[in-house]
Amino acid sequence: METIIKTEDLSIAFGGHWAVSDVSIDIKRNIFTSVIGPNGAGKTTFFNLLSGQLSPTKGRVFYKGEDITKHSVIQRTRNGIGRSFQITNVFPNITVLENVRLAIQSREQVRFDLFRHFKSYRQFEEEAMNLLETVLLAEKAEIPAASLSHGEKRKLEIAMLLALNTEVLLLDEPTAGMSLEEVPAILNVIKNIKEQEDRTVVLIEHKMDMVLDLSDRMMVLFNGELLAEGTPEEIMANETVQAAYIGGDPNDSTTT
Ligand SMILES: Nc1ncnc2c1ncn2[C@@H]1O[C@H](COP(=O)(O)OP(=O)(O)OP(=O)(O)O)[C@@H](O)[C@H]1O
Repeated sequence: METIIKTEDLSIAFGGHWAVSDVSIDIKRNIFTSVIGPNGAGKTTFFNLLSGQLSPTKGRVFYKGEDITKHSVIQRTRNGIGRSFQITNVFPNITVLENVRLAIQSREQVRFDLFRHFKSYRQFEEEAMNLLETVLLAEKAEIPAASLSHGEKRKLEIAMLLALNTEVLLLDEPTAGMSLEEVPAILNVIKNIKEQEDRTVVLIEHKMDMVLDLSDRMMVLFNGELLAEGTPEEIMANETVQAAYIGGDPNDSTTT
């Protein structure tokens, strides 16, 4: 199995506190990998190091064998690593469709000019509409993004991330802040993405039932360190993980 992202002793300290500490991991191509761990374990910081939002204090990040530790966010996105954030990040005053079209244009690096690029404009709109269908948001295409519910904004954000056409998708808690009724739709969207060829999804998620349903591999962070890595069965059976992380009420699938 081909490694798509590799980290070597990846570490970052904030004022003497190691938020991510010596994490060495191989993330395999087309293998759905989840990152779990309690609040403050370093999951989002780990994503920030993969996507280039943060530079490590020490250690390295490789993408398809190339050392990308010093690459910017933009370089990494162009090369194939896209990410979503825990906080929704859409343009509120334009329509849902326009949000996705802008993401497509940013991929294509087109400065939009209605007359010169009319053909591209139509193609982008069509592609944007298809993406909205993928995330089950097509019927909201013409309304301003500000009018969407929180769950719908997260779906829009996934469509915008898909529009970037990156091979790797880092999804940071796509269900954060959602009502229970909104979760199954997002789960279906993520399942659809998982089925697509040449898409490697890495997911941060607290909802254990969702993680177990989706994941081929799981990595557990605890106090910034990689506590365990393996299949969901291996992780659930791992006593160190149970002691450090799962603990609590075993019937509570949302335990963090
Ligand atoms: N920019 C920063 N400056 C200082 N400390 C930070 C910064 N970013 C993160 N931290 C600290 O690093 C640790 C890891 O935070 P991080 O957000 O990565 O955890 P997490 O596992 O994603 O948590 P959650 O599940 O709550 O989102 C925390 O102690 C946090 O306070």
